Amino acid sequence: MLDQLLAGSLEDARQRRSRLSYSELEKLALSRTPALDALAALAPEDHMKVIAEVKRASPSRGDLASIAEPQALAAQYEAGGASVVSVLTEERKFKGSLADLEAVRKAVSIPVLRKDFIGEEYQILEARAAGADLVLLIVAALPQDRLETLYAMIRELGMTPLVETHSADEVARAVDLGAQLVGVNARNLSTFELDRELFGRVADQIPAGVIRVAESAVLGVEDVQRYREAGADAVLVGEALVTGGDPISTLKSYLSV
Ligand SMILES: O=P(O)(O)OC[C@@H](O)[C@@H](O)c1c[nH]c2ccccc12
Repeated sequence: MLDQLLAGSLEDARQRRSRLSYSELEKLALSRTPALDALAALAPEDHMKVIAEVKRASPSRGDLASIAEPQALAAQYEAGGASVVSVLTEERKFKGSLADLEAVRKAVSIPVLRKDFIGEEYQILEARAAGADLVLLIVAALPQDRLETLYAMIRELGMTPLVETHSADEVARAVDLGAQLVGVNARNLSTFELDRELFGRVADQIPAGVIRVAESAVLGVEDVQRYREAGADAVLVGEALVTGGDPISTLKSYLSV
């Protein structure tokens, strides 16, 4: 399934590239105001930090929320104390878009993450051109040499890679890249199964000084507590925030952990 998601995102990017060339996009990307410092925003503190996600749907959960105005939701996330806003830009299964990211960028002053299935340089330029400050890189999706190339490009554009892992082996590969921001996704992107204990099992493999993000499987404050006890500096939360009805108070409760 991960392979299909990546193939779909690459095909959609190829379509866009037939309308806007690599060099034209590069000019746009380089003309943006510099990316915000996401590592500073996520620097560990004495409470949990939250990456709050704009998420309409997912292949495992189906439709979650229609989110007609992603910018309004993102403004609530900022008001609730989120450190970063994550915007799903995958169109086919997550019903997101780069337009969502651009709208969110205009509405908030905290860093914004492009969450998609990234496999090519063109997609990284797109992220920067749309105003992204961080880009997700999924270790399981790519061979190490491609990860190295894309990781370096994200850094060169002044952005921060969030390197996503699903096992101790993948954490080792993320560390080899020099990742300063490592995510552990409880949801396996091939089987879609949740493994709530995964973060706790692999957190020790992430070196001191690297920011540890627990991704997925937060449905309530007790899940945030569990991740905190296991050593998470931040949690990435989608479903609970888009379906809960009151994202500001939900966020405040998570930030008290
Ligand atoms: O909605 P949840 O269970 O709170 O999960 C958020 C986030 O972790 C999830 O959307 C995610 C993590 N990694 C991804 C990679 C691609 C797409 C989506 C994701």
